[in-house]
Order: sequence, then structure tokens, then C-alpha cells
Amino acid sequence: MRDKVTIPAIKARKHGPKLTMVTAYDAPMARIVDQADIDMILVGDSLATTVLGQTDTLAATVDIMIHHSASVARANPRALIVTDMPWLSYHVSREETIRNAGRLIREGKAEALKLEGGRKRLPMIEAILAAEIPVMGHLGLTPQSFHAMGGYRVQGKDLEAARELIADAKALAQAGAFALVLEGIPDVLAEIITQEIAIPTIGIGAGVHCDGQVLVFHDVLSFNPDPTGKQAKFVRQYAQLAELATTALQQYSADVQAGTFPADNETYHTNAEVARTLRVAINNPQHEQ
Ligand SMILES: Nc1nc(=O)c2c([nH]1)NC[C@@H]1CN(c3ccc(C(=O)N[C@@H](CCC(=O)O)C(=O)O)cc3)CN21
Ligand SMILES: CC(C)C(=O)C(=O)O
Ligand SMILES: [Mg+2]
Repeated sequence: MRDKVTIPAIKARKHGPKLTMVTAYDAPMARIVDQADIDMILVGDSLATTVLGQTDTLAATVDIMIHHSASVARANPRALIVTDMPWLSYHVSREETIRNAGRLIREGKAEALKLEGGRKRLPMIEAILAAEIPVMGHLGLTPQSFHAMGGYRVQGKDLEAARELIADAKALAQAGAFALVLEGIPDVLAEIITQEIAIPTIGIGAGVHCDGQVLVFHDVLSFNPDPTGKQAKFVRQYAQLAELATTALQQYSADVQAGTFPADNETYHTNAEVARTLRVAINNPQHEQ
């Protein structure tokens, strides 16, 4: 058994092997991710789309995030548990932000929290850090800005936007974030940010030069067959588990129809005498008692 992954261990990986992070939303998923020796489990607000069937992540609430985060924690993973603060849980006031962050730690058993946004969110990030809660930043294509961005669009493509993102990244690192997710930005910008800051960058649609990578569990395993077939460019499917599951369930259904499920060894029995008496009694009710 390898040691529990800690915040200092993650920070040290800036100068070590690449970091890996995958989402998980419940205990069995967390066990699967942990058995693959992934460094960090992200209880992402993407659960709103991947498991709750919503069209965007704005529907995730603090209570929902706590419910899923606590389920992941019950698997007792070696991986560090990072939980997303959902939209509007860190936008209203410092007080509300700290209370929500505290609930995600105390009730959700998160070991670090991830917040979207740059300098605009700095007061809230500083408040959470002051409460001794580790913070992971998230810049670029921030899904909670879905409406403001006009959809999921690659960010930082022009010079001015790129400069703003570099300044945001520096500000978050300076404030004390322990790592930074870079989502949906050109590879050269992610490479520059990675060089310019002292904390690890974790990319998703940000090229190969980040200090680590993150993907959504359902995307990696093709558990989310989008009827439109549309998937982000950065997704690589490593297995077709939905297909495998459908085939298995079709086989189960066929076995039930054929009477080959359940088999004898999948069935409970009583002793022969009880069985015989029971049949006689039920077929000749007048002979009972
Ligand atoms: N299953 C899942 N995986 C994710 O990675 C994910 C979620 N859900 N939900 C929350 C956000 C939404 N994400 C997304 C969703 C779509 C694109 C996408 O279609 N991007 C376009 C970019 C278009 C452009 O060039 O601007 C693409 O074609 O890749 C990107 C990120 C990432 N997050
Ligand atoms: C896509 C990742 C980075 C995320 O924030 C999520 O899964 O919610
Ligand atoms: Mg998220």
C-alpha cells in the first residue's frame, strides 16, 4: 500500500512525474480510480451532467456536492479528494463562502476544494485559504460561466485574453493555491503559464505541457453516450463501457426469456420432505391440518 496523497506531495510534483486526476462521484467509482493509482479524485460539478442528466453544471448545489463527496470518501481512497465548489456557493459573500467551504470539508469529507475563476474570485479564495482549506484554481474554459461565455468555447485565443489568463494564474499561485486546472486553452498559453508559476498545472484541453492531466470518468470510459455523438476535442475514450454494459444486460434479458437464469446454483432450496409436503398441501387444501 502506497502512502496517502497529500497537498505537499502534489506541490512537489511540479518537478516530478506528471500528475493524474480523474472524476468520481460515488464509492465504487472512487475505488476503481484509486486502484489505477490516480493521484487525485475530483468530485466535479460535472456530476450534474454525467449522473444527474442536467444540460450544464449550474444545477449542482452544495448539498448535492456534499452527498457525492461523502460517498467518494467512504471508499477511503489513497488519492487526494478534491471537490468542486458549485456555482453561487462562493459568489455572494466571504461569510457564505467560508460556511459552504466548511460544509464541503466537514460533511463532504473533501480534502481540498476547487473554485473557478481568476482575480475576480481572489477575496473568496483568500478567505477559504485563511480557514486552512487547500484551494485548487480553475482557469480558461470555466463551465460555470456557460452563459457568460456563450457556450463552451476555447478561451485565451487572442493576445489580450491570453495576458489576462497569465495574470490570473500568477495571482492564484501568489495567493497560495496548491495547483491550477487549465481548461480549454491553446497549448502554447498553457505551456507559458506552467513555466511562469511555481504550482502544478493540471490540463484538460490545454495541451501536453501541463504538469498533469484531468479527465471526466464517464468520458474516459464512454459511459455517457451522447445521443448527438458530440464530445469535446480533448476527450480520449479508453474503453467502451456503456456498450459492454448494454451487451451484458441484453444477455441477461435473453437468459431470463430462455429460462436459463437463474440456474440451480443460483437458487435456494428446502429439504425434499418439506418440498413434497408443501406441494401435497397446496394441491389438496381439504387435507390440511
Ligand atoms: N462529460 C463531461 N466532460 C467534461 O469534460 C465536462 C462536462 N461533462 N461538463 C462540464 C464541463 C463542460 N466541458 C466541455 C464541454 C464541451 C466542450 C466543447 O465542445 N468544446 C469545443 C470547443 C469549441 C471551440 O473551439 O471553442 C470542442 O469542439 O472541443 C468543452 C468542454 C468540460 N466539462
Ligand atoms: C472538467 C473538470 C476539470 C471539472 O471541473 C469537473 O469535472 O467538474
Ligand atoms: Mg467542475
